[in-house]
Amino acid sequence: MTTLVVDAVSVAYGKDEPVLRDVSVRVEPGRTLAVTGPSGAGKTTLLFTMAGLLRPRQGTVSVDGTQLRDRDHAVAQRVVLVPQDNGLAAILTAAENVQVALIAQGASPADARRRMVEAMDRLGLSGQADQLVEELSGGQQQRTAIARGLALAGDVLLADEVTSELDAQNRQKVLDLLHEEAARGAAVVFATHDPEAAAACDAELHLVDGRAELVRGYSELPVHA
Ligand SMILES: Nc1ncnc2c1ncn2[C@@H]1O[C@H](COP(=O)(O)OP(=O)(O)OP(=O)(O)O)[C@@H](O)[C@H]1O
Repeated sequence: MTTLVVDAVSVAYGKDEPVLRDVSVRVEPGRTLAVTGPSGAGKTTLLFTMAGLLRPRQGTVSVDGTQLRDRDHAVAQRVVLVPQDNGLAAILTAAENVQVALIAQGASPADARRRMVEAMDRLGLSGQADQLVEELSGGQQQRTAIARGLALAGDVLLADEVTSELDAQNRQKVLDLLHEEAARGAAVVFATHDPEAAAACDAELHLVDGRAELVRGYSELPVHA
């Protein structure tokens, strides 16, 4: 059970003015947190910071009390990111994209294959496993990236607008899967423009002009046993 804590974080690109200012939030195991806000508000920036890809100018991000140093450290702490642009290798098949990530994490080829098959099935992509990513539709690519994220079975799952290319049925399936990840104990963060999806999360952090407001918190929920 892993908790990720963002404490008084300010983040800037280069010498620019900070995009995020003094943002604090707890990402709790077994819970889903929606990150909302208008385009350009800093949702991706916050998720990248949580993933160890951006170093805060001020403040800290820590996982179970250990301050994150960089992306490699975050990976070792089992922080999984499903990026907005899917981050897939176009010249590999969907299955290879998932398996390579698992093998890089230390899985045996046989285990990687088994977990890939299971994850692709959960996303309804069994028929697409052996297709090159560049031959898949935008929505199929997005679901492949989610399958890869689920297969990695992280303790923290950061999902950046992962339903933007999906039809209503697949959108609901993905939202259900994110909640299933929380149900197995992961701390789940979901950046979204979708008010309904945000409302279905346990808590919501709203970003405006670089500032964050917790519009709904976990305190209104029953405490975990
Ligand atoms: N690599 C970068 N270099 C400089 N500025 C950047 C970079 N990436 C993002 N920004 C700026 O940071 C701000 C926040 O961008 P970010 O992508 O985090 O917003 P967002 O809320 O995820 O937007 P969207 O909903 O459109 O995806 C924007 O003003 C953007 O121009």
